[in-house]
Amino acid sequence: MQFPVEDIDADELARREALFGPLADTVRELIDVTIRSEADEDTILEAAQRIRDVTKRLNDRRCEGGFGVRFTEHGHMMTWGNAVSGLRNAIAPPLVVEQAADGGMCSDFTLGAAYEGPPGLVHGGVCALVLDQVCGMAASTAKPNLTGTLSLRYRRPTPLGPVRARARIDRIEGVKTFVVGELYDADGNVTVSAEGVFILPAWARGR
Ligand SMILES: CCCCCCCCCCCCCCCC(=O)SCCNC(=O)CCNC(=O)[C@H](O)C(C)(C)COP(=O)(O)OP(=O)(O)OC[C@H]1O[C@@H](n2cnc3c(N)ncnc32)[C@H](O)[C@@H]1OP(=O)(O)O
Repeated sequence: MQFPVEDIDADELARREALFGPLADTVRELIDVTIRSEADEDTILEAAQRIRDVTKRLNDRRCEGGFGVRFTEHGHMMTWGNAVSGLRNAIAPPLVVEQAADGGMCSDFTLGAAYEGPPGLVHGGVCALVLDQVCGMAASTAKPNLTGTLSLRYRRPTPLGPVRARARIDRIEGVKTFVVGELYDADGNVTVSAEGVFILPAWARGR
């Protein structure tokens, strides 16, 4: 795994955030309206052509592969392609994950039509995606870990709309960090609970 360092200062970082964040927000709105639009056929055909045109322009210059995990020289981590929290990833809800008072991680976010499984409910795989990220971030506060095992119990359906995710370290045993996490619906009910084992990989030990 490579972690490139970019030679940019805080002003340039802020400029890039202000440039790419709104682009991803706009595409996120586009995804939502692509699912929900009831516009007439001509409007849909014209929209598809315009989107193809602008996609072609954006494709003129791009990086190879994924965005990766990059750092600034001052140690700021840019996980901008991340599927859950990536600033530049329109598929990401995106989650802003913060440290909670109990030392764990917490995030409040909204899951709309793009995350639907059963009618009106969040897809079970999306619940797993979100919990993997938040549990992984809780596990990685001291050192970076990869998910070894993530076990989920779907206790009740998670309605689309406002959702909260929480996670905290339960215990650490050598290279293994055991984490527990939950998703909550808008009424504060636990909908999914998670137990994860996160591991500092052999290749990263001692680095
Ligand atoms: C350094 C990374 C940088 C990351 C960048 C930073 C980004 C910061 C964002 C953070 C937020 C991300 C949150 C998203 C998190 C993901 O999505 S990670 C992606 C999904 N996970 C993967 O792809 C992992 C794939 N698996 C592997 O790479 C390897 O199997 C593992 C899990 C690293 C373990 O391999 P290993 O290091 O060779 O493990 P090994 O030395 O054999 O075993 C060590 C111990 O772990 C146990 N163990 C091994 N495998 C497992 C397992 N699957 N389950 C349970 N226990 C296991 C062993 O039994 C052993 O236990 P003890 O004998 O010590 O009691």
